[in-house]
Amino acid sequence: MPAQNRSASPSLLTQQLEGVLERITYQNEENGYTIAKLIPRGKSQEITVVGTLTGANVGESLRLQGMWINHVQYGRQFEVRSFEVTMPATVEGLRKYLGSGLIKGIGPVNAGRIVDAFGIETLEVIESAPQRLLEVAGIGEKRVEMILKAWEEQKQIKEIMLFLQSNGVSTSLAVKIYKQYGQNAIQVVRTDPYRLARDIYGIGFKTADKIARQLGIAEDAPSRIQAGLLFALGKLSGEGHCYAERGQLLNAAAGLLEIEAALCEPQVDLLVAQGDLILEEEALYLPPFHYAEVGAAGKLRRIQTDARDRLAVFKTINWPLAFNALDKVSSFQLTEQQKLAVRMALTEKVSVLTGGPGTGKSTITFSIIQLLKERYCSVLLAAPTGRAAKRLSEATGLEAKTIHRLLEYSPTSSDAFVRDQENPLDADMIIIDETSMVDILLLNHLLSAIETGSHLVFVGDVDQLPSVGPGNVLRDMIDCGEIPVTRLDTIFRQSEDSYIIVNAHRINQGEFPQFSTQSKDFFLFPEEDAEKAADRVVELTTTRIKSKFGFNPQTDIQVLSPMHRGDTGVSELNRRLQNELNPPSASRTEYRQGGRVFREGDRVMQMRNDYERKIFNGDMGVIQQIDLENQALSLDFEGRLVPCEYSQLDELTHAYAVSIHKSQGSEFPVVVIPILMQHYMMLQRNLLYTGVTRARKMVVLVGSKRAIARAVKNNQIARRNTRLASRLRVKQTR
Ligand SMILES: Nc1ncnc2c1ncn2[C@@H]1O[C@H](COP(=O)(O)OP(=O)(O)OP(=O)(O)O)[C@@H](O)[C@H]1O
Repeated sequence: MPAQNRSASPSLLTQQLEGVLERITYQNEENGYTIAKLIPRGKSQEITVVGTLTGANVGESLRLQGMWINHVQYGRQFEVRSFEVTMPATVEGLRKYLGSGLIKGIGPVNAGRIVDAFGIETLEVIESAPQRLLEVAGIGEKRVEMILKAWEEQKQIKEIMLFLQSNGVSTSLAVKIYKQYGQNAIQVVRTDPYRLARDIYGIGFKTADKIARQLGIAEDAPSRIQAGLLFALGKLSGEGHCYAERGQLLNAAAGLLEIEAALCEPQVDLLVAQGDLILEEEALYLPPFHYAEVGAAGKLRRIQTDARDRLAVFKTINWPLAFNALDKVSSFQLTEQQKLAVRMALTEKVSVLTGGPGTGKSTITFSIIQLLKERYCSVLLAAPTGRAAKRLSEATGLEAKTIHRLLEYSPTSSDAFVRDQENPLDADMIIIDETSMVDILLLNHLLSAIETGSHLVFVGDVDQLPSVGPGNVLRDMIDCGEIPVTRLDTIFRQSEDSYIIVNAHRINQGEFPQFSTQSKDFFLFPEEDAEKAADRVVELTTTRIKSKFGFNPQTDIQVLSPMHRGDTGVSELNRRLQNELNPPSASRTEYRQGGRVFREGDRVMQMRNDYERKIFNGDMGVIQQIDLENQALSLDFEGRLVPCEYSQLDELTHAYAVSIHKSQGSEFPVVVIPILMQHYMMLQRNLLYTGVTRARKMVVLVGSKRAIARAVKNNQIARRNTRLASRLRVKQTR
């Protein structure tokens, strides 16, 4: 509830109120703003309390400082200024407290039994004589162990919350802080609060900075400025840059720190002297990206120039004969351009194959593999994502892995990538698909594991959005002019009544897509107004496409939005689509965290790579089960069940609608895309192109022709700071 909605007539005196927290009606995860019900001591009627109540749990006794106000709509309520927690002091309070799901292993039933057995002494028993819990029916050794562990954790987390109170650290972030640093958490935060922003997903610089300031770190303290500079550069890397120009970084850091850029200048030099930043001709790099860029360029050149060639046999073969043999087993002949691409891959140590949908990339890959097989040469196939690897495998009939799996990535071992220069991949050729999604770090790891005699083929569509991570690897390899490239431009997959591929190519060439009444797979629903467009997207997705074409809204139709905010943004559409497609139901357990409700049956997407659970940024799944007692969810990722704790929920988002950026590398039978002038900043050709090419069977655009025209015309691809291309041009790489 936004503060401005409250019309208060505060009494001038701060008052004190004590009572038991009955229920949390709403809690904003980010700032802790809470609306809750409390029973004041000695009373039996609930009252409403509002304000920051981070860390307070249902059943606890609270001592609140604040004032009574009269809300125009909700009436009399107590507005909290500050609060203290005391442990529950009544049997009823204890029952609520323990039964609220606070302690893993104790649900409402067990809570009732425990409190029945020990009454007001309950917490004392858990704390000092936990073995007595065995006296309670239904509680065995295992559960006692679990309860004790959770109790201990809970105490630690509470301490962290108290320490960080009023810094906007929510319970789930406190849990993360505890998980990251264990018992030393408070010590770590006190020594270097900025570590929080570096180490913990979900804590940004602003939060860490607020904590630091409260701990007494001055506005112009070198440690603060240095942290700000490193964070600002990290943020630029998050936008795809490998480095920042000095001025660009100074401005970004000064904005973040709200100080003069001149104050940051000396700290840049210090960071360079300390080795925390690398300066190269006015470009400032975070060391891993510099290392990766220099490393990748050097390795690519070495592979190209090394005299060893595991496929030397192809230097002398009779190509017309080889292609004739290929034609015999195929229903069509390769074009001259396609033949050249096949030859290039087999005779050049490193080559690139790029083209839009249906131009023959898979066909060429398949032909290359055929020729390799005939000569008993070995080949390995990989792609950056699981989905892309699966598609590559289907297209070629051979096993294809994710690049991480190919390199035997294991996050727990000291060498994260088992495959490297000491232990390279043993193959005559390595083919990488969907290269546009490979970032500079992954490219460098991959190249480390390539023997100089092997051939490397990078396949992809350079007009797709570039990788999420830093770099513009495929474009740089093409632009440098040093690596042989085939650009496929003839479309083959084009049936009479299919407009998807034709229109994808039109968009890519800057032409307005065709909307024909003949079309059965490419539609526009004109709508200028955002609210109406949102209504239309919801209607199409939940009922209309199903009733007209039989596609299943739960599994076949994906809404892709250019934006996160607004009526047609990802967040709002997710909320509405969840309500329609998976509404509240007694048979489906749900769990509310902050403003979001996770419900069994929900479609979700993982937002960051988790190598332990083997789920990756962009992977989609379904919430199979929510276990309130054990505070865990079970997620179904394409048939594989993956556990998810409450504290990991901030890595998960609903996926009824996802951003076009996040949809990279995935395909869906039907995509529905809102596209409006409100999305002005995002109206870029490669964004629309990427969205449209995600569809296998149908594209439905909802929006204005003007917005489509603007996207199609806008080919100003946001520039990324990378030097891979220029390094590849220099014979002796730095
Ligand atoms: N020279 C050709 N003559 C006739 N048909 C062809 C030729 N080359 C490819 N095709 C056909 O065109 C279709 C598209 O080719 P392919 O799947 O290889 O393209 P692609 O670039 O991999 O597409 P996408 O990226 O969308 O998967 C296939 O059905 C293929 O059999």
